[in-house]
Amino acid sequence: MEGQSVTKVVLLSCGSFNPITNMHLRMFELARDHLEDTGQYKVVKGIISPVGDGYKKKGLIDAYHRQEMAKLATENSDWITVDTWESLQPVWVETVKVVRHHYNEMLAAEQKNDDVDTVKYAKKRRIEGNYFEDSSHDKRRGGPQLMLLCGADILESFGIPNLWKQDDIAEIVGRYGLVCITRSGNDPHKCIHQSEILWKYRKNIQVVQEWVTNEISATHVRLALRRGRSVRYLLPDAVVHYIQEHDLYSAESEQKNADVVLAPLQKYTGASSS
Ligand SMILES: Nc1ncnc2c1ncn2[C@@H]1O[C@H](COP(=O)(O)OP(=O)(O)OP(=O)(O)O)[C@@H](O)[C@H]1O
Ligand SMILES: NC(=O)c1ccc[n+]([C@@H]2O[C@H](COP(=O)(O)O)[C@@H](O)[C@H]2O)c1
Repeated sequence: MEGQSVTKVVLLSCGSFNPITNMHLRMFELARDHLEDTGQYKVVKGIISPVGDGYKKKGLIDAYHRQEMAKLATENSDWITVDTWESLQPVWVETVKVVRHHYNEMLAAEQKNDDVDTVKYAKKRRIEGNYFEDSSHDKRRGGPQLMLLCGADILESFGIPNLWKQDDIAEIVGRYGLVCITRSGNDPHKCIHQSEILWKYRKNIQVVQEWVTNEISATHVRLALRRGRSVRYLLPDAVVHYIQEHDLYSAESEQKNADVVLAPLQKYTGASSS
C-alpha cells in the first residue's frame, strides 16, 4: 500500500515442543499469512524456543532431544529457526525473560549493522519502561518488531491465578505484542474481553482464525507413541525417525517429573514444588 510503512516482524514461539508437531510449524505459516495480509507487516523470521529441563513438566524429555527434533523439523524452512538459549539455562526461565533476551539480541544485531540512531532510540524506550498501546516505539525505531506467537490455550492460561505475573503479561502484550492462533476448546476473544490487562492492550493482539481446525497436540502424539501407533504425517518424517532411533517416548519417559512440579505448574497437578 502506497505511503503506508511496513513493519518487519520476528515471531517467537515458546513451549515444550515435546515433541514438535506439524501444527507447531503450521502456526508460523498461519501467523505469517495473517500478518502480511494486513499489509502492515513483513514477517522476516520465526524462532522456536524449546523450554529448558528446569520446567519439570510431567513427561518432558531432555531438552537436547527436543532441540534436535525441532532442528530436523525446520531444516527445510527458509525462515523458521530453532534457538537453544532458553533450553540451555540451568533453571526455568519465565517467558517474559525469553522475549527480552531475543529483543536484546535483535538490538545487538542492529547495532552491528551500525544502525546507531535507531538502537539508541530503542534503548531509551527500554530504560523508560513505557508500554505503548500499539507497540509503535518499534515502528519508530525502524527495526523489526518481536511478537510472541502462541496457541489460544496459552492466552487462556494468562487468566489462571498465579501462573503468570500481571507485569509479565503487560510487558509481553503491551511492549512486544502477541499473535494467537485459535484452537478448538479455547475462545481468545472471550479471554481478551474478560481480562482488564488483555483488553487494555487488545490492539497488540492479533487473533488468527484457523479454519482448518487441527487438533494435533504433543500430548496425543506421545500417547500414540506409547501405544505403538503410527504418528506419521502428524510430525515431519525426520522427527518420526529420530524418535524411533532414540526410543524417546515410553511409559517410563511419561513418568519423568511426575512428582516434581515447578511452582507455575502446580495448578495442573496440585502438587507442591520441590
Ligand atoms: N493444534 C494447535 N493449535 C494451535 N496452537 C497450538 C497447537 N498445538 C500447539 N500449539 C501451540 O504451540 C505452542 C507450543 O506448544 P506446546 O509445546 O505446549 O505443544 P502442545 O501440543 O500444546 O503440548 P501438550 O499437548 O503437551 O500440552 C503453544 O503456544 C501452543 O498453544
Ligand atoms: N509465568 C510464565 O512465564 C509462564 C507460565 C507458564 C508457562 N509458561 C511458558 O509457556 C509455555 C507453555 O508450554 P506448555 O503448554 O508445554 O506447558 C512454556 O514455554 C512455558 O515456559 C510461562
